Amino acid sequence: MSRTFLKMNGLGNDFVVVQTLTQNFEPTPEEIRAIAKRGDGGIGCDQVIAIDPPKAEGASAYVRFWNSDGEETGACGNGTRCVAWLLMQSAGKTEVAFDTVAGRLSGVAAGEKLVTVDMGPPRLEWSQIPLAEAMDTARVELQVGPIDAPWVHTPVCVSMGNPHVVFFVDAPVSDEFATKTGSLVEHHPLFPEGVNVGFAHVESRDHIRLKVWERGAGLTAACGTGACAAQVAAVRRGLTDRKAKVEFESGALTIEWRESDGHVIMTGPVSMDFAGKLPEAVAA
Ligand SMILES: N[C@@H](CCC[C@H](N)C(=O)O)C(=O)O
Repeated sequence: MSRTFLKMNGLGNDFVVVQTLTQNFEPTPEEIRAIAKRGDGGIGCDQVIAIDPPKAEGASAYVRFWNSDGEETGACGNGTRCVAWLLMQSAGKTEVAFDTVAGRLSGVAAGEKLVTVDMGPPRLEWSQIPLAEAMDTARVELQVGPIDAPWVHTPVCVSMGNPHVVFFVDAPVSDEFATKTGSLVEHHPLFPEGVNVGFAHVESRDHIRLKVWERGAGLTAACGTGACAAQVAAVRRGLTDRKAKVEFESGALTIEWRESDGHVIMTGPVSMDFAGKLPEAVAA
């Protein structure tokens, strides 16, 4: 039996979304890689998302995320907005809650194909990132490049249900720089589970420019949890106010690290690209 998917994206960070209410989907890492491959029979995406039936009361679904390298991950911010939009559309509602391995998330409609999601509180302890050793996560002892003239240094670490390291840079970085530096840091021994690597340039107290080298997916057009992590990191360093625009070359998200409950609130667009059938090789 052939199975269906939806192709969606948030600011160009793109997803193959499989709704598993009526179809089984327990992919191996190899199958995820085949689906995510761009060209050569693959559909092509940064992440694969499965929307499963709920496991707990109060939730509309249980959601799983995989990177294009085949590994499962705990969180995906742009994907969370897409899932929230889909669930709201199918239920004819303007708010929704669903569970992930990293906890409960919720979303509300904020306009035409615009969604606000509550990404929960950031985790800031070194063991929660996780780091390999105890360290102040607001000033991590890490530098990349020559010892006497590092390219980047002393980042902030934040977990949004997935690990992020955020370097503050004097000017927006190029794709080449993000690729070279990000790929070195992604598998640094300080990060036993790998890490998503953000390069944040603070334009003003309410505006950050960001590029993210994603763990397991490489340089993507945008990273929602990366934007949340960059804003939390900037507030921790006293560089921005609680609410800021976090801008990628493909567009912007509004991120607020809410003072009242410490949750991170993200607002941004959702795009539906097309629907299709999974190739037989991965649909068996
Ligand atoms: N693109 C995502 C993040 C996807 C997961 C990440 N690469 C990881 O391994 O943690 C987003 O929008 O947050």
